[in-house]
Amino acid sequence: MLFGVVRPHRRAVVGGGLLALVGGLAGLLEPLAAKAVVDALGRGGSLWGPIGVLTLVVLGGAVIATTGAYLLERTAESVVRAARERLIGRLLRLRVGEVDRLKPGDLMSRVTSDTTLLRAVAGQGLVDGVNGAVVLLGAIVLMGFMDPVLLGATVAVLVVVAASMALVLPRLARANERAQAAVGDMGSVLERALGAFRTVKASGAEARETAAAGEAAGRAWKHGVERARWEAVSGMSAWLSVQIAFLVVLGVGGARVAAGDMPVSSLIAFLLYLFYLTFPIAQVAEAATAWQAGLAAVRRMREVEVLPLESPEGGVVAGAAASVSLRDVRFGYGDAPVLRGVSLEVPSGGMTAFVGPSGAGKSTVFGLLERFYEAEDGVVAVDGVDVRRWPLAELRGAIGYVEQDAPILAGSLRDNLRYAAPEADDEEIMAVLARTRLDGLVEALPDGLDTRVGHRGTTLSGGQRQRVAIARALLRRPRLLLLDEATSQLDAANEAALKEVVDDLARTTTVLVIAHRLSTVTGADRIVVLEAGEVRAVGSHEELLEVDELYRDLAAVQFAADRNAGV
Ligand SMILES: Nc1ncnc2c1ncn2[C@@H]1O[C@H](COP(=O)(O)OP(=O)(O)OP(=O)(O)O)[C@@H](O)[C@H]1O
Repeated sequence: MLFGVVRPHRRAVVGGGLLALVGGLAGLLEPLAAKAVVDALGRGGSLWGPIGVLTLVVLGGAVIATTGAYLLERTAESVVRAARERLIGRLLRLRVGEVDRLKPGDLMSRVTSDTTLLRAVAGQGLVDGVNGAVVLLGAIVLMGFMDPVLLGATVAVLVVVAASMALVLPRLARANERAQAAVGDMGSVLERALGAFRTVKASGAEARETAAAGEAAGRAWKHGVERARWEAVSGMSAWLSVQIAFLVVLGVGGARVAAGDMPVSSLIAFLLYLFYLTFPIAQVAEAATAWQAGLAAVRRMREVEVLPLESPEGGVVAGAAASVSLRDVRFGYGDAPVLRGVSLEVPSGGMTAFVGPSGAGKSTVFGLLERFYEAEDGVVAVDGVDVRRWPLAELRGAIGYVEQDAPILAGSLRDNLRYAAPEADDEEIMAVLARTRLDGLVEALPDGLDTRVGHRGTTLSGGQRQRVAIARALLRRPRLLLLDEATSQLDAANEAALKEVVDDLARTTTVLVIAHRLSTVTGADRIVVLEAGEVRAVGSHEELLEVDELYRDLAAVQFAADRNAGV
């Protein structure tokens, strides 16, 4: 998995690694060049040559080593970027159902925080690990030539230490993974609290949310400390291994020298080699711990990468009003059924209203039409074609969808209106604004269409937000318009105006409206009464008043409420 992340950059890694190596070797030449300068001084000969060589070696070595280090760090950044881009590319293509399940704050931390751990894996970490391992092996081979018995003693010590490292490393990986998971939890808590900022304040929940985020930060700390502990153990065992090997070699070698089995010079050389091993062993141990962190990150990123994606095929195709049909559609978000065999025919054009008690499944029908979710059984068809057969982008391109919460994205009002139709010009925008009775608002705003609307549409009222959402959907020239509770937040005058707009639209487009306020849909071509995931009745307002008891009740409650409110 880890090498898969680095593989596309292997050339830069090898190139950077070689440069770093050459730079290091140049360091070995420096004493020789310095010696040449001193010799030349002693001989009284010309100094230009040796000083030139020394300068070349020092400067050349520095430049080469620096270039190598830069290349490696650059590669590490590229690895991080590639991982981020891959994750970002997937995030917005995830299915709605998957994102329902996951926590956005945690998903974000995987893109922003986990990916940074890859930096240590790629680039310098990788090269240090490989270089350290090569030097280690080379030194061991040379030591073998010098004295196989002492090498045996050394290797025995190293094997014990390697075994203890093998025990430590998985724990290190686990601590890393838990620390990262805690960072993800912290993101989730903060995302939740910032997403409902006013509710948090109105509920006096600042201290509780702060404590919850603090608790996650505490867990991140705890696992971070655990990681530090295992890192200390792994560093210490690397250091200890050399010390123990040193003592063992001194003991065994001393005895062999005393017995006359080996010359003292060999023992000294062997000990020097052993000393020389300290650095590569530390390098390998450090690289191994960095890889554990990288591995934890890759695992968490992988969890996102294996989630199923939507395919973005198709484009917006203009056309006439669409027809809709549902045949015995069954669906549930979890085990509990939400739609229990809904059948419905909506011809092209006209207005169809959905009414029924809260939780009856009205919004769910819209979710299936947009293919945010797929029916478990039965067929949802637009223009007579099963939505599963439609190229997804084409299907969604044909539909204008106004959500219940009508979200506004931070940016200018113009950007918000053009969100679903980026190519719309100001003339089209103004025409749609006039239809949704927003033209007066835009004129009153200091910067007109360029006015910035904040995060979640602050600076706009609830009713304005909803009309902006409707205008946004209309700019797309939908063949099928889905309005979810679109009129619930409008005042009486605006509601009447919007009713006109919707009636007007229904002449050229198929309009489906979910309405709690029956007054807005009494003129609908057909009203579908949904109850507990089933279609109870379909008909006009007058027909339903006569035949359907639930509808009669809904109407009675609604109109009584309106009378009391003086509407
Ligand atoms: N994303 C979701 N995940 C899980 N359950 C959901 C989800 N959305 C809705 N439900 C459940 O499905 C059922 C139907 O919800 P739906 O939103 O379709 O009802 P509705 O008729 O539109 O209600 P309302 O009029 O209150 O908006 C409810 O019981 C709800 O709890």
